[in-house]
Amino acid sequence: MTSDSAPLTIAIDGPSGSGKSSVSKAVAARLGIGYLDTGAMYRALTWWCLDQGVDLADEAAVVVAAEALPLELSTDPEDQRVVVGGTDVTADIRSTAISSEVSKVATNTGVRPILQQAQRDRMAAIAEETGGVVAEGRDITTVVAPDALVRLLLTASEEARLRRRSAEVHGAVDEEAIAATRDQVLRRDRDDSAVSQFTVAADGVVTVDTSDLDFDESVEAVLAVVASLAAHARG
Ligand SMILES: Nc1ncnc2c1ncn2[C@@H]1O[C@H](COP(=O)(O)OP(=O)(O)O)[C@@H](O)[C@H]1O
Ligand SMILES: Nc1ccn([C@H]2C[C@H](O)[C@@H](COP(=O)(O)OP(=O)(O)O)O2)c(=O)n1
Repeated sequence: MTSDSAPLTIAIDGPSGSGKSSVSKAVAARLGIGYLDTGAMYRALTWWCLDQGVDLADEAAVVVAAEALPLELSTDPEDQRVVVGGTDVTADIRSTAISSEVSKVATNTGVRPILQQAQRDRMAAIAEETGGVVAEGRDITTVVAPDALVRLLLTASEEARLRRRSAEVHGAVDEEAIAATRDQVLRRDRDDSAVSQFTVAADGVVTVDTSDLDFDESVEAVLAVVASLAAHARG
C-alpha cells in the first residue's frame, strides 16, 4: 500500500503468452486486492456479437453491441467468472474460435473508447472496494491508467510465449502444437499492435522479461517492482 488513503493501482501490459493474466492474478491475490482482466472484456464482446449474430466486420453494429454489452466480470483474482447476458462464458471466451476473432473487435476504433472508459470505471470501483487493483491488458499503462502508481510491461521471447500458450491450449509443445498456436499468439499480437503500444515500454513503465523465469519467479519479480515503487511513493 502507499499512503493510508491512496489505493494501490497496478497496470500490467504485454503480448500474448507473456504471463499477464496468471501473474496479475497471483500478484493481486498476494496483495489482497482486486483484479481486472481487460482482455476478457474484448473476448466477452466478441462472444456476445457472435451469439447475437452481429457481423464483426460491421464496425458500427459492433459499437452498438459494446454499448449494450450485458457483462458481469468477477474481480476476485482467485475466482474468475465471466457472464454475458446470464450465460457463463468463462471458458468459452478462451476458445481458439474466440481467440481467432477477437482482434476484429479489439481493432474497432469505435469500440475501444467505450471499453476503455468501462475499464477505468471498474478499476476505480475495485480500488475503492479492496484498496487496490491489478489491471492487465495491452493499453492499461498507456491509455486506460497512465497515472497508475505501478506500470509494468510483462514480456517474453516469442519462443517462450508460443511454448506457454501451446502447453496451455493444446497440452503439448511439439512442432505441430506450436504451429497451431502461432495464429493466436503472433498474428494476433501483430493485429493488436495496430491500436496499442505493448511491445516497447512507454516512459515510466518498468519492463519485466519473464523469458527465463518460471511462473513463481515472475510473480516475485513483479512483487519486487511493486514494493519498490510503493515505498518510493510513500517517500
Ligand atoms: N514465467 C512463466 N513460466 C512458465 N509458464 C508461465 C509463466 N507465466 C505464465 N505462464 C503460463 O503460460 C500460460 C499463459 O499465461 P497467461 O497468463 O495466460 O499469459 P497472457 O495473459 O499474457 O496471455 C499460462 O498457462 C500460464 O500459467
Ligand atoms: N486492454 C486490452 C486487452 C486486450 N485487448 C485485446 C488484445 C487481445 O487480442 C484480446 C484478448 O486479450 P487477452 O489479454 O485475453 O489475450 P492474451 O491472454 O494476452 O492472449 O483483446 C486489447 O486490445 N486491449
